[in-house]
Amino acid sequence: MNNSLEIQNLSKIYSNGVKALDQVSITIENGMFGLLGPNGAGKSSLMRTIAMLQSPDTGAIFFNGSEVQQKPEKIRSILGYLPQEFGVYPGISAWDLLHHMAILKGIDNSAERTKQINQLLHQTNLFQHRKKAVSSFSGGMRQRFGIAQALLGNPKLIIVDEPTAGLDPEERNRFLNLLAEIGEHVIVILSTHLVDDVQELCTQMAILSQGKILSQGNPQNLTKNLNGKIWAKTIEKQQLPDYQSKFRLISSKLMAGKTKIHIESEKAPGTDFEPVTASLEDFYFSILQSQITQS
Ligand SMILES: Nc1ncnc2c1ncn2[C@@H]1O[C@H](COP(=O)(O)OP(=O)(O)OP(=O)(O)O)[C@@H](O)[C@H]1O
Repeated sequence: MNNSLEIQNLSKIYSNGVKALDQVSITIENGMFGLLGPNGAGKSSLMRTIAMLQSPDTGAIFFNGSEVQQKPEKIRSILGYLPQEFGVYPGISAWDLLHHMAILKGIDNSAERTKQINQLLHQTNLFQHRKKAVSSFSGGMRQRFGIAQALLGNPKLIIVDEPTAGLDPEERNRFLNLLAEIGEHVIVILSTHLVDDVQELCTQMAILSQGKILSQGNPQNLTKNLNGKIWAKTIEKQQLPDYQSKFRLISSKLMAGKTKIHIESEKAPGTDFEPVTASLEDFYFSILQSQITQS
């Protein structure tokens, strides 16, 4: 079944005056959806609002046509959530903790509970560690455990908030492959500040910054808009301010002691620039740059 999550005009101002969400509207269907944005953009605020852990000041969320605010228990029954911070893991075994969480999720039938837990432990490659305390797990194992608990009860909507932070490359790959497998039949929203996470996995995405959606669509299509407009050059670090003031500089990276810059321009900015194929990272930085210029 195709599921749809419709987010309409969500806004949230915290009591300290921070505007974390500003008229956010997105429609999300089955598959992997990447919510990309810098630290403090409002990603966790949006994830927590969709998970019904906090309410927006204005706006509405619909899941398969029903407004979720009206029926919070309905969204909870179809939701799997992996928060950014899980807090302190208790010193009990992975199996026992999943068992406890399955009961909280309302999986009352004990045979069904055992079947699901065993299946999830296999799927997340944790079955051989099921008797170990979750508090003794490595970062990658914890995140996989986090996905196992989020998948209890076969959710149709899965939210994972910055799941790859702190994982080594191998663990990150394993974790992202697991998400991609799951994302085929349900909605998975992956919130991240890493462009690579979105580029590798997501069919749809949105860029959030300062509480606003700056752009949304298919990553490849969005990137195409910049084709023929990205120019690279290697410079000395001290030349950076000069290039910054003369051109629309969208990124700079230190490479083997030199600085590689990317400039956005309709035409070659000079003979010593080489044209490069636009990447999602170029698009992301270009969009963030436009927001800074406008504000
Ligand atoms: N409970 C709160 N009370 C006050 N301000 C908050 C609260 N939660 C978040 N904020 C502020 O709202 C803004 C958005 O925060 P949020 O955590 O949603 O962003 P984020 O994109 O998830 O960032 P990060 O990746 O750094 O967690 C930030 O300026 C943050 O300091």
